[in-house]
This record gives sequence, C-alpha cells and structure tokens, in this order.
Amino acid sequence: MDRSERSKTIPIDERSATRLADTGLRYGLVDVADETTFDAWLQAVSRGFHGERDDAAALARTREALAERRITGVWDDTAPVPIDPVATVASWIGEITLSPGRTIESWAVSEVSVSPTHRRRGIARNLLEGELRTAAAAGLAAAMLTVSESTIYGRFGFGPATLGATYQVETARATWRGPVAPGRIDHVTPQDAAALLATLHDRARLQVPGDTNAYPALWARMTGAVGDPAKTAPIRSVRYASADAEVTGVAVYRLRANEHDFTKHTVEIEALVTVDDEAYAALWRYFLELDLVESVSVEVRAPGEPLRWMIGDFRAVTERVIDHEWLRVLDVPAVLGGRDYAASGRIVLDVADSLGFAAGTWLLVADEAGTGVVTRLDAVPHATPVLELDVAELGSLVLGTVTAETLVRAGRITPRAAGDAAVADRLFRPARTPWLSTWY
Ligand SMILES: CC(=O)SCCNC(=O)CCNC(=O)[C@H](O)C(C)(C)COP(=O)(O)OP(=O)(O)OC[C@H]1O[C@@H](n2cnc3c(N)ncnc32)[C@H](O)[C@@H]1OP(=O)(O)O
Repeated sequence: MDRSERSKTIPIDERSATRLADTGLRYGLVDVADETTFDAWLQAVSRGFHGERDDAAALARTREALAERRITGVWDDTAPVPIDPVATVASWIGEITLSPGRTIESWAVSEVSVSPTHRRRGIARNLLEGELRTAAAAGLAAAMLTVSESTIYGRFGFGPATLGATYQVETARATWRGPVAPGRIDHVTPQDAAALLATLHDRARLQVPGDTNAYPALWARMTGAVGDPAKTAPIRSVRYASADAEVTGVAVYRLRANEHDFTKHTVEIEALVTVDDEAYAALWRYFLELDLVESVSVEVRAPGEPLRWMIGDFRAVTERVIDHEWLRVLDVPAVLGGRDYAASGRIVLDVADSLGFAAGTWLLVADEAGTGVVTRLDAVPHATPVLELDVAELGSLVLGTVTAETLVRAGRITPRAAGDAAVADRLFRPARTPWLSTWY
C-alpha cells in the first residue's frame, strides 16, 4: 500500500467524532471520487481562507492536486446548505528530512478551516487532537504543518521548527561579487520547468533539515504549466546546466511591470531549487543582472543564506524572518533517533505534554559517529545534564533552528544546572540551516 492509500484508509478519530456529535455535528471523511461532495469541501476551504469561489476548471485542478490526501470535514446537517462542511482538514503521510540524507515519515496537516459561522466552539481543537491521535495510531513519529497564524498551534504541542526568510534585493546596488559559474542558463517551457522542479527538489530537500517532499501539482501550478493563462502569462522559467551539461538548478519567476517607468520592473522568484552552490550562484547572478528590473524578491528561503555575501553592497538585501514549519513530536525516540548529532554526549530531556504522546523523561546518548539513541527513564538521574521543556519547545529544538541557550534565556525551557543548555547545543547543532522550501 502506498503512502496515500495508507493515510486515506485510516478511519475517523472516534473520540473527536463523539465529542462533535454531542454538539450536533457530523465528523467524517470525504470520498474524493464523489465530485459533488469534494467540490463543496473545496469551496468551503476557499471560503474559510477568504479565497474566491472557484470555477469548474479550477475545482477540477484542485481535486486532482489533493486527491492523494485524506480529506476530512465536519457537517452541520441543520444548516441551510448541509452539503457545505463547516470545517475542513486535509492530511497525509509526508517525509521530512531531519539531517542531510536522513528522513522520517511525518503526518502533514493542511487546509484547517472552520466556518466563521461555527468558530470558537472547539471544532478546531477536536480536529487537531483527532489528527494527532490518528497520526500516533498510524505509527507516525511526528506531525507537521505550515500556518496562517503563529498563535494557533502551540497549544497542540507544535513548535516552530524552521524559519522562513523573505529577501528583497535592490538590484542596482547588488554588484555581483560571488563565484562566476562556468555553465549556462537557458529558458525552459513551463512543462519542462515543472518536471525539473520535481526532480531537483526531490534531491535538494534531502540535504536540508526540515524540508519535506512536495506534491507534483505544486510545480505545475507554480510554473504556469496548468492554470488560468491570464494569471500565469508573466511567469518565466530558467534552468542552470554545469559545464558538463548536468542540470543542477531551476528557477521560476514572475515579472511585474511598473506602469510609470519601464526600467523599474520587479521580479518575484516563485521557486529557486538548486542542488549545489554553483547553480545557486549562477541563478542569483542571473536575477541580479536582469535589465529593466529594479528589485528582486523571494519568499520562504533559509535565514542567513550566502546571497548577502555574494554582492557588493551588504545593505542591498533586506531580510525578514518569520516562523515557517511547525513540528509536533509524537514519538520521542523515533524523532531524536532519526537525526545525526554534531558531537558525542548525553542529555536528559524531561518533556511535558498535556496530550500525553511525548511526555516522559528521555535520555539521549549520541556516539562519536553522531548516532543518537533515546531511552525512557523512570526518574531524572543525577550527574547528567537535564533540560525541562514542553513538547512544543522540543519541536523547535529538534532540527536545530533555535539553540537551547536561546530558549533558556527566553524562559521557555529550564536547565537543571548552568551549562546544560550548552551540552544540548553541542549535540543539536544542525549540519545545514534548517529550512522548509515550500508551503503545504
Ligand atoms: C495548518 C493550517 O491549515 S493553518 C490554517 C488555519 N486556518 C485559518 O487560518 C483559516 C481561518 N481561521 C479558522 O478557520 C479558524 O478560526 C481556526 C481553524 C483557526 C480556529 O477554529 P475554531 O474552531 O474557532 O477553534 P477552536 O474553537 O477549536 O479553538 C481552539 C483553541 O484555539 C484558540 N484559537 C482559535 N483560533 C485562534 C486564532 N486565530 N488565534 C489564536 N488562537 C486561536 C481558541 O481560543 C482555543 O483556545 P483554547 O482551547 O486553548 O482555549
């Protein structure tokens, strides 16, 4: 059974179904083959996120894009249009990289919406707790999501695990000082760009803690290979090939004209996927040297990328950082045992989890090779560094996005002795800056 079938065959969480039924609501799965019900669900998602009402072509595309997911809804059978769900969730078994070359399966959650007519009466809580129980029962070690607001998911044990940077570059000030790549850049069709994004992203994501597998429809949409031609027309795609003709990078961008000044177009990079530093430098240089362009921007990049160090004027780049991917640890030994460590050592993590999944006292022992093994202890031992923390903070520490020292100083975690956070930080230092390269 493939991952999609595995996730779609999991029944609805009984505890949440009972609680919602007690308030007159029906919690169930959507059969994606039933187009009428699925379309009503898709329109409910669109309405929930203040989007447009989709036409038949857009619905058909989204049905195809989401058909691999487990689609869940809540219905109020007393509403005037009972087929429209009052709440939605989509979830699936995804894969997240914990260390370069090491991934685990994780429960991805998306499209969480509750109708404005039914908000703040506990529907989302039932849905989220139901998703976590579902994931744990299916043997998944973690759950993950990208969020509309950073205030919602901490209460369910999620912590921000990767940060996302937006870069804006004033091209006139950004004289190229980086490496000069020996290969070539060429325009490609939207279809070829979509195919390249799929294959190169599937390589690149394995190098970066926090990145996940993407769904193929994402790339087709991003490149304009599918979609409304009026909206996708200004999208262009280029690829980079090394001197020995290996394609190692692809970029998709959108041009916006300045109606008052033709020399001041702006470029928004929709995707920039590279499997090595040479392709990264080549494609950035391409963007910064475009004629008739005043600024280039890109969202959802890793904080502190080399870009700023590759141009003449440090201040040509503005970087804004927000939380991006949120991680919820369900199985502590599987998650912490699934990454590599930067040093050998031992630390005890005394984890509180109001939903129970990750609660316990856990001893992490990392050996010289960077392999970590976690065992449950009955009590906090003497003479071992200890951090007391909530599962949400564990979600933030796991990939190394934030240091334990920072969280101690923020009053978010408690070391037993001075120096215990430093022990954790020596172990958890990531091989690469954690980064999730897409939204899902
Ligand atoms: C992974 C994703 O899909 S992210 C997208 C999330 N969805 C959206 O932003 C769409 C617009 N918003 C919504 O649809 C809804 O307001 C939701 C889904 C955010 C919340 O749904 P509700 O059913 O109203 O939430 P519910 O009543 O279950 O509240 C659960 C808890 O979250 C809190 N909460 C709910 N919404 C928010 C919010 N926007 N910000 C902060 N806290 C919130 C509630 O106060 C409550 O707290 P408590 O139980 O700790 O006291």
